Amino acid sequence: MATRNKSNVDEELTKQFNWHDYKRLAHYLKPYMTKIYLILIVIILANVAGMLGPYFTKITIDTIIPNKDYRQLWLIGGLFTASLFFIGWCLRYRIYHITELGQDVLKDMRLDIFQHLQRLSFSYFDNRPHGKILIRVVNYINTLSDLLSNGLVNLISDVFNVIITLIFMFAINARLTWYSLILIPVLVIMVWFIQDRQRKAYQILSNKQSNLNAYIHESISGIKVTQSFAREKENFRIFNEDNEAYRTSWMHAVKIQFLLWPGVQNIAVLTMSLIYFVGIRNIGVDVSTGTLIAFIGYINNFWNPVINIGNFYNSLITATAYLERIFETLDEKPEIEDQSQAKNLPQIQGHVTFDHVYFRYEPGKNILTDVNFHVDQGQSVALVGPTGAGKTTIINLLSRFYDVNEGDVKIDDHDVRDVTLSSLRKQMGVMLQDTFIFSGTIMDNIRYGKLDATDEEVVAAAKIVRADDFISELKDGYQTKVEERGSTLSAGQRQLVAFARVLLADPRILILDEATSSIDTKTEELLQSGLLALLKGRTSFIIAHRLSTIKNCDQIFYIDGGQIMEHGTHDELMHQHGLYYQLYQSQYEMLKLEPLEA
Ligand SMILES: Nc1ncnc2c1ncn2[C@@H]1O[C@H](COP(=O)(O)OP(=O)(O)OP(=O)(O)O)[C@@H](O)[C@H]1O
Repeated sequence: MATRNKSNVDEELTKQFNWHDYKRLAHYLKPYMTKIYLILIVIILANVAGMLGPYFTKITIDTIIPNKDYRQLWLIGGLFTASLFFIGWCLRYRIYHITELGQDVLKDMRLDIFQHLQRLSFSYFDNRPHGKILIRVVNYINTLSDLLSNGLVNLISDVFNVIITLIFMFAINARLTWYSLILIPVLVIMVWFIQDRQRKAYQILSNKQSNLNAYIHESISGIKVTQSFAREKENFRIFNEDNEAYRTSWMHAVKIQFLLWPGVQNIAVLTMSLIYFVGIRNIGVDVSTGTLIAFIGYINNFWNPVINIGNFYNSLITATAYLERIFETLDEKPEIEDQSQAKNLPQIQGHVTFDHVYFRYEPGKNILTDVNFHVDQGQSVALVGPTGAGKTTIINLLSRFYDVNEGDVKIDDHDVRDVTLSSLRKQMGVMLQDTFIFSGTIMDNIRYGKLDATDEEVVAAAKIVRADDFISELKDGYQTKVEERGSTLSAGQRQLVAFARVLLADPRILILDEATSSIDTKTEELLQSGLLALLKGRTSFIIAHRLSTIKNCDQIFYIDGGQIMEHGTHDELMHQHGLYYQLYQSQYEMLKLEPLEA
């Protein structure tokens, strides 16, 4: 199980610097190789055209002007102008297509990470704040944008630029060229010195960024609780701390990052001075005036891309901190996966068996201990018992959201671990405690579990569970837009929509966790008849704290401490005068009603 994390706790930095991450990043470029080759050709052509300028200057100074050859001068001027237009076109082509390439790669990465997240098990999401997951899909991937678009454009272009410039330089004067390269080792040592410090600084920065994001996410999700407890000041204080930590780590990271740029600049200036010095001393020996002027042009052509390559390397190191997190998420193995031999679960009838089931979320702490039961096809079962008893855990095992530690969970004699997850879950209708409404229309929300359902089928399902009454009264009826989490609907209305959603999917096994808790007595009465229609012919598991809603179930399990303490029908359990009886009595005492004799 993954390490638990909180918004104010830094994530662990487990990975060593790893070139393999770059290989994986390069792998994302593979589908776009044709585009890359075309861009490369354009870059080479532009670089060659760019080299012509200083060369034209050299010819003009050394030959054309002394010979007063004006025809040649016009020709050179024309060629120079044409080369500038050509370079302009190449630049536009390069920028557009490399930006597109970068965005294509980011889109692919986002798709991969989103698809992977959807496969990860509950335990992954149990163990980390959602804000920390969110930041990986959005922000961290975005940080690569510059690297993959501008960075990559410039890198490819700059490497060619350096090579082509060196060829021209060696062709003109080999001695001056060697002098131009004399300080390169200093540059390499400097990069070496900075890289690890910079990577660590950015890892810390990414952690602080992640903490901040998690806290913002948590604060927005819990804003109603915050305001109702008037806790804004305290939340502001916590946020301020995270914010300050983020700022400090940012400043530390850029301080290291900015060491490189001035360093490279200084080396470039020193080299330039050296060339002037050596060049001027050797004028007339093996250096002509034209050669020296052309050389100074080439030196700029040489150092500008070298500075850019240095900056690219700098961004690469920065991106490493983010890249590691992205690949870490992609490498996270879903704890619950289809086994290699998993078969599709055939159309089920709905028999359910728990055979000596033990389960724990964390090592050493059993949540379920030796749970055994059998439920026949079409039976309704209620799970009742004190809070934290293990009721939700039982139904989570049934849908294989977690795997049992010992024992078996079987549906129609198929062990849930031997069948594919999608074929299993498609035949189950689960309504969890937290009724989730997605942003969209009410129609979309009901259709969520059966995308090909017609409008008529949606309305029919809503009618059965009595959701149609309130939906029809809304201004836009089924087309009424609802926000994420259904904040514009009442809790009862949200549950009715979720009921319709489950009914429409027509599952063989139905799981309703606290499903009726938010519905008022009047709605509850309406719902009971709808619920009966919903349960008809399906095996159903209902977790309810209000016992009035489950009195008619075929079996009632009283769960406590992760074990089934009592089971039977309502009447049988009332006659036992045991735990269920006491719970039932206490509910009526609470309502100040006379206890009903079973
Ligand atoms: N994801 C989790 N990680 C660790 N422990 C968990 C997790 N979910 C639940 N638990 C623990 O497992 C125990 C059983 O929880 P469960 O949700 O099954 O209880 P329940 O009977 O459904 O309670 P309630 O009626 O309050 O919903 C509790 O002690 C709970 O703290």
